[in-house]
Amino acid sequence: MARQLEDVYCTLLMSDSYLPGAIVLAHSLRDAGTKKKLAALITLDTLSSDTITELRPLYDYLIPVERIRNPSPSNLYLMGRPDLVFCFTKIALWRQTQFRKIVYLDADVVALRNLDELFDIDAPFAAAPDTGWPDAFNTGVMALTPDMGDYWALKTMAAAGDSFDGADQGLLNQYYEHKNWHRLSFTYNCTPNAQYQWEPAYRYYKRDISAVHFIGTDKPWKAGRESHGGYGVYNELLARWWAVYDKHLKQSSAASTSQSEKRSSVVVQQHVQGEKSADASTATPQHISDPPPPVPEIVMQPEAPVTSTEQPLSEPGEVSENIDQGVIEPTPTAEQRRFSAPQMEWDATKFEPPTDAKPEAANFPTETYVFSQSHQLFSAPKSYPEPPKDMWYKVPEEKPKPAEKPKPIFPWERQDDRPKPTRVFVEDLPPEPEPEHAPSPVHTFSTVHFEQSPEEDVAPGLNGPGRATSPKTADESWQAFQESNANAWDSVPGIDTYVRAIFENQTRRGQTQVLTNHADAEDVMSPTNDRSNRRESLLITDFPSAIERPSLPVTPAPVRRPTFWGEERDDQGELPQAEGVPPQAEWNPQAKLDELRRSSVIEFEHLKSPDHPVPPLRSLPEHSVATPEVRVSPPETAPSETAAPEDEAVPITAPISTDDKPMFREPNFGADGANDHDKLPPREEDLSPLSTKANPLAAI
Ligand SMILES: O=c1ccn([C@@H]2O[C@H](COP(=O)(O)OP(=O)(O)O[C@H]3O[C@H](CO)[C@@H](O)[C@H](O)[C@H]3O)[C@@H](O)[C@H]2O)c(=O)[nH]1
Ligand SMILES: [Mn+2]
Repeated sequence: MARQLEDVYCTLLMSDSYLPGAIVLAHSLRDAGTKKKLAALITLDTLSSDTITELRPLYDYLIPVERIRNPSPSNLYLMGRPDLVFCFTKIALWRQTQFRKIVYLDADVVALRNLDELFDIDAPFAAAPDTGWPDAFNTGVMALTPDMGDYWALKTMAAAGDSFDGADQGLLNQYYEHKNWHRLSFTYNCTPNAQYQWEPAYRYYKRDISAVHFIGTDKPWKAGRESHGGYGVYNELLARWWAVYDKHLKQSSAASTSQSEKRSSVVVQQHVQGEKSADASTATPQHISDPPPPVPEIVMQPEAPVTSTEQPLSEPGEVSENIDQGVIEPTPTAEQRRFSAPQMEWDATKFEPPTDAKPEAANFPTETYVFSQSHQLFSAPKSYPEPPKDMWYKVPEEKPKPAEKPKPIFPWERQDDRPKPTRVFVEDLPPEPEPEHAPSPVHTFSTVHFEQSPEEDVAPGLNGPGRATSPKTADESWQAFQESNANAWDSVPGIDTYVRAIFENQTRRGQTQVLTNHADAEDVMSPTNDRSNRRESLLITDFPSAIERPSLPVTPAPVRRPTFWGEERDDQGELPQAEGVPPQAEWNPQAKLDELRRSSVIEFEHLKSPDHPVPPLRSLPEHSVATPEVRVSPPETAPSETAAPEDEAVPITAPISTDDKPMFREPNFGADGANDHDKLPPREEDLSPLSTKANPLAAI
C-alpha cells in the first residue's frame, strides 16, 4: 500500500536577517496547537550555521534549495524592493512532491490561531487577495498541492524573468491568472501597514483574523520594539508578533535560563533591532555579537545590482531614490539585459509606440559564458526530476503496439511449420571446455542457420564436448559445415521457383533483361549441385565459369580472299579446313575422341618397335601448354587424287616424355624416311615453295 503523503506548513529562509521572523512564525503555529509538521526551504550558501542551528529544534524538515535569481529584476525597482531579487526561489515549493499539501507562510507572518483547515482545501492552489491590487493574490500565504508540471512551467517563466513586480508575487499571479485559483479569506493573510485606512473593517473583522503578514520593508524585528505600542490597527497587530517573540525569545534575566537558551536567544536577537542585551558580550561569541549590517543582506550579494562601489546601497528607500535621480541604473548586470517584453510601459493594443522608446535591438539578449575552472569531471546525478506534464500541451503517451506479423511476401512465409532462422554469435553460445589437442578455430562471424537436431545445431569449429569425442573425417566435417550453413535460397526450391516466376513475368513485359546462364535445365531444381555442375544463375553479377561458357565454333566462318595472283579462288571461297579438324558437319567429338584414343595407342606401340628408329624429339618452348595428344590417322584406304588435302594430314604426336616434359616430334617429310603412315611419296605441290604444306604462309 502506498504511504500517505504528509501535510506541512512551510516557510522560506534565504538570509540570516529574516531569522527572527521564521522563529516567531514557528512558535506561533505551535502555540496555536497545530498537529501538522513544519518545514523550511533554506538556501545553504546564504545562511550561517548558527541560523540553521536555531531552526533545527523548531522545524521538522529543513529543505535546502537553490536560489533562483530573477534575470531581469528591473520591475523590483518599481516597488522599491531590489532585496527580493531571489524571491523566485519560492517556486521550489511546487517540486516538494513528497508532501500532499503545503500551507506556505512567509517568514514575516505570525499565526494568531490554528490554520489547519487550509489543508482541507481541494483546489490545487489557494491564496488571499492583495491589498495593493485585490484582483491579484498575495503570495505570503498560500495553500498548494506540489506538482512538477506547475514547477517546470513556473521555472520556465522565472528563467525568462516574467513577473510584473520582478518577484514571486508577479510571477505567480501571471501564472494563475487564467487558472481558477481558490480565493482565501483576507483573514488568513491580513496585511496591516501604515497605509491601510480601513480601520472600520478591521474593527468589524478583527476577531476572525487567523494570520497577520507584515509586508513591506518594515518588518517588526527590523523596526524594533520602540516603533510599536502606539494606537491603531497596525500597532495592534504588531503587538501580536511581539507577544510571541517575548514569550519565546526575550532575554530573561531569570537565573533559571540555561546557557544554551541564552545563546539561542542571542543568535536571534542580533537580527532584532534594539534587542542587544547587556549581557550579550558574555553569552555570545564575538562573530555573532557583531552588529548586523545596515544594508539588507541580499543586496550585498556579489550578483546584486550595484554599479557604484563608492555609493553602496544603504536603505531600500534610498535605492529607489537613487534610481529616480539616475544615480543607479536599474539594468546594470548581464542577466538584466535579457529581453523582456515591455508590457508595463506600453500596451501595443491601445497606444502607438512611445516616441522616446529605445530601439528594439537595445533589448536583445546577450550572454557571456566563461570557461569553467573546475577540474572535477562531470558526474551525472543519480536521477533527474520528472519531466513536466500537462504544461502547454499534452504529450501523447506511446502505447506499445502488439507485435503484428508482417504480411507474407514469399511463398515459404505462409508455411507455419517452417524452421525459425536464428542468428548465432560466438558470444551467445555456452562456454565450452578447451579442447585438449588442437584448439578449434575461432569464428568471429555470425551464421544464419536453421534449427536442426541438437547434434547438427553447432557450427563447425565450435564443437561441443560431444563432438570433440567423435572424430570425423575431413569430408564429414565439410559436409557438416555445408549443412550447418545451408542457405534457404539453395535448399528451399520454392524460393527459386518464385523468383524465377517474377523474372519471367518481368521479362515478358519487357521491363527487365535478366541475364541467365542456361545450363542443364534439370539441374535447376537440384539443391546439391556444386560449382562445376551448377544450375543457371539468377544473379546478374554471377558470371559463367570457363566450363559453362559456350565453346567457340570449331571452324571459323569463311572469309573470301583472292589468290596470290589476284584471282578469285576456284573453290568459291572454301577455305581449307583447319589442319586436323574435320568439317563442321562431320564433327562428332565423342566419336573422334574414341578414334584418337585408339590410334594413339597404336601409334605409341608402333613407335616402341626397334625396327623403326624413333624420330628426334624436341622440347616445346617453356610455358607452352601440354596439349592433349592429337593425331589424325591417314585413311585406311589409298587416297584418291581428289582427296582433300586435310586427309593427308601429317601425323603429329605429342607423347609425354619420361620426365613429363611435353615433347613435339617434327613431322617426317623425308622421301626415304617415310613412316608407315606415309606410304605415298610426297606430292609435288607439297614440295613446291608455294605449297601450303611446305610454306604455310602461301595459304594466307
Ligand atoms: O532577504 C530575504 C528576502 C526574503 N526572504 C523570504 O522571502 C519572503 C518574501 O519577502 P518579504 O520581505 O516577506 O516580501 P513582502 O514584503 O511580503 O512582499 C510581497 O512581495 C514579495 C515578492 O513578490 C512576495 O514574496 C511576498 O509574499 C509579498 O507579500 C520572506 O518572508 C522570507 O520568507 C528571505 O528569507 N530573505
Ligand atoms: Mn512577506
